[in-house]
Amino acid sequence: MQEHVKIQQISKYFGENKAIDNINIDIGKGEFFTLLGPSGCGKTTLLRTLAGFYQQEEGNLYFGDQHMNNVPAHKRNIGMVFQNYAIFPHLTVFENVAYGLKARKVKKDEIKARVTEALDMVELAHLKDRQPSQLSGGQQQRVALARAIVIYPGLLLMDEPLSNLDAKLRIKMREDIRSLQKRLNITTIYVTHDQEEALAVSDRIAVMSEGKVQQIGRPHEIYLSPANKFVANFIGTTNFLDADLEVVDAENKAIVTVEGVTLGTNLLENVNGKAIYSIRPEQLKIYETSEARPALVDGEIIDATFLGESVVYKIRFNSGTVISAHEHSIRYNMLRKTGDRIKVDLNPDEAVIFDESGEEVLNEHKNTSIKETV
Ligand SMILES: Nc1ncnc2c1ncn2[C@@H]1O[C@H](COP(=O)(O)OP(=O)(O)OP(=O)(O)O)[C@@H](O)[C@H]1O
Repeated sequence: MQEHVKIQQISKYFGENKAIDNINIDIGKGEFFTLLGPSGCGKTTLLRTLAGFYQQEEGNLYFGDQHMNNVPAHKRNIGMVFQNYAIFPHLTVFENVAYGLKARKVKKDEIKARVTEALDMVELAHLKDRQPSQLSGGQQQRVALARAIVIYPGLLLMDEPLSNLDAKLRIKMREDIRSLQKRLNITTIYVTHDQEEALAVSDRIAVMSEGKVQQIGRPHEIYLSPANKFVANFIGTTNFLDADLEVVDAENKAIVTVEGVTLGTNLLENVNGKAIYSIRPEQLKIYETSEARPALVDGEIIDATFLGESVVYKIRFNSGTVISAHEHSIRYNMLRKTGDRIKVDLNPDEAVIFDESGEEVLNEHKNTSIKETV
């Protein structure tokens, strides 16, 4: 049975320090939900509060209709996987996975069947008699995963489960975790500080900073339509350019002036004055100086880094501003080099505009079609 998790206005203090601050999240049954943010933002504290290891000072937690505030950790029916595996070194793989079932007084025959089933799911059945010291890091993490799912938890909590694995294995394991989660349709809350991992595995992501949720959305929404400057900067890379906004009609149609060119845009609200124009390196388009289309910005390539699939350019505009732009390296004769003069299209259709305090002011209409088709 998978849970619908309702986190309502939860705050948790350590002394004076408010580690999580008024968190509201609704997580659907069977959803893969990720808490993403930099070190110290409160991800682990929130996860441990959900598990019942910490008691929040404010707010309510519900699993389905059940109020969980006073339910102790061992009665929450949660499976947990941690960064450091936390498997018992003196027990075999089979015994490690069987542990939670024995504690629940499940009958011997059923234990055998369920442990075998769980080990099959994580592709470890052939290693069931090994000791943990005879396993690789990835295999140990599979044992931890089998141990978490064997109890048929209503909720699976994972705290940086891939951090101790090397880069290639991390990608394989995250794919395996995602497909297992889908197969079992188990509500999962996953903690990571790795934005690529979060984008790859999640149905939805909550981006956190300083104990607060900055934005909740599906991976492409967070990437393409960040709610504020923090999110734009934390997820992927982006260029922030100083801009000026001038609203020109009652529908909040505005012109934005950036690097000396004026571009049209639609604003959510009537905001005039200083703004921040955020555009990702791959959203910029580079042209030869002979290109005649309007609203291009003149610049010079000051650095070119060839990465195989793409080339990363550093471009200095005539104003002195330096930006980063990516181009696919499809054709040999398209590669640009340091010192080349070029023109750049700032691509207002893809840009996000923030007011001076860093909140998004752009009308989100541009992403509507994406939300419906992805
Ligand atoms: N047991 C504790 N006692 C006191 N302060 C704590 C405790 N645990 C966490 N904190 C503080 O609460 C804040 C949030 O910490 P938390 O571990 O939840 O962050 P995190 O986002 O999981 O970071 P990381 O990715 O580094 O694990 C930090 O300021 C941290 O110092």
